[in-house]
Amino acid sequence: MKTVLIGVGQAGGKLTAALQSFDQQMGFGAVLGAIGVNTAKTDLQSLPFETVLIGQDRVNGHGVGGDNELGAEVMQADKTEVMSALDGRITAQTESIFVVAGLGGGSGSGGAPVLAKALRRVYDIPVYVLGILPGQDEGAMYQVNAGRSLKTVARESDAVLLVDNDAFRSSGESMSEGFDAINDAIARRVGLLLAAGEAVEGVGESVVDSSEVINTLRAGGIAALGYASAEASEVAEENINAVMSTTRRSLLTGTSLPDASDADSALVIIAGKPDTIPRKGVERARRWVEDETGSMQVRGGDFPLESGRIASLILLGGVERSDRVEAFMERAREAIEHAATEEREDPKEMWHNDELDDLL
Ligand SMILES: Nc1nc2c(ncn2[C@@H]2O[C@H](COP(=O)(O)OP(=O)(O)OP(=O)(O)O)[C@@H](O)[C@H]2O)c(=O)[nH]1
Repeated sequence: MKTVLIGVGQAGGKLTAALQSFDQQMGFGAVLGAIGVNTAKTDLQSLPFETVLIGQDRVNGHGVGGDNELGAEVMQADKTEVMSALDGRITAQTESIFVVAGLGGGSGSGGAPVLAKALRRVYDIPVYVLGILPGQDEGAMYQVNAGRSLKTVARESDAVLLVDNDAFRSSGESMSEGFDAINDAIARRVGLLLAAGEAVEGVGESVVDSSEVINTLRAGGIAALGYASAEASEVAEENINAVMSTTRRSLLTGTSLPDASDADSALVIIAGKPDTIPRKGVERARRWVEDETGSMQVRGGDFPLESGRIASLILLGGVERSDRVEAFMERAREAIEHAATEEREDPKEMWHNDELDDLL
């Protein structure tokens, strides 16, 4: 899926740089271009692409200090500059735009929903948000910011691909020590997803196409991405177990949003050397994902890749009913103070919850 990336805020910029670098290293060519946007001048200086400093009249290049309402306001005021920087980068080839942001801070959390809304008004291609949830031990402000931002980006974008910082954290490491490793892990997964529909070698009916990614995300709301890989044999028949076990790990322990296995739709992509991918294994894995997610809309396809390993990449659409998202929204509400005792019968109701204000 040929994509243009817009990193908003510090986390958004760094993750965008990691995504672009992975795509270049692998020679995929799925990332057509990238820009970085921030209210903090120093965070933009190290980024290897064009950047736009917003909110100079309000914060003078010093960041918004976690105030995501201010982040939303300055993006609203300066969005024309951001849209101008995109001019000429979004061409007839571009199939999607990803706004990349940490949802717990100020600039990315507030800016991403405003920018997604503006982009959707101008472009016909899908506008997705790659959003990062704060880890559990980050403070109340981060949880509240992320709760409000998530609720708003889910409405203002075509879908939110959600990543929980806790999902990729190594034990004994502080959140900030682990950021580079977390960004690399996310970049590998999202980079493979973007490249999957771009495969030109071995094109056949079993090869996954970008339109299947778009269709899996079509219902909107929240999406998650799972990944696992294993050594492969040169003989396809001997890889049936590898395909099944990587698929189980990908969904049960390898997702960007832990415990989000209840989904409305899914796409199971098996990556590896084309003649080592067992058809029987791929079909069995697809049916297993159908059972696990409870979804009748599970697509499947191959991603031909010169590698001695087999990988299973699973895109899940419509995971807002999952325990993980519900637990996060609960955490955000508790941080707002009085909603902890509330009993909800239908988890979908949280999207209509008035105690967690929309940002826009
Ligand atoms: N995965 C990942 N998360 C990050 C990174 N840097 C910060 N975060 C997370 O992102 C949130 C903070 O967002 P930032 O992007 O730092 O903040 P900002 O959008 O620049 O906003 P202000 O600093 O308030 O102007 C926190 O939840 C951090 O844990 C990073 O490089 N990678």
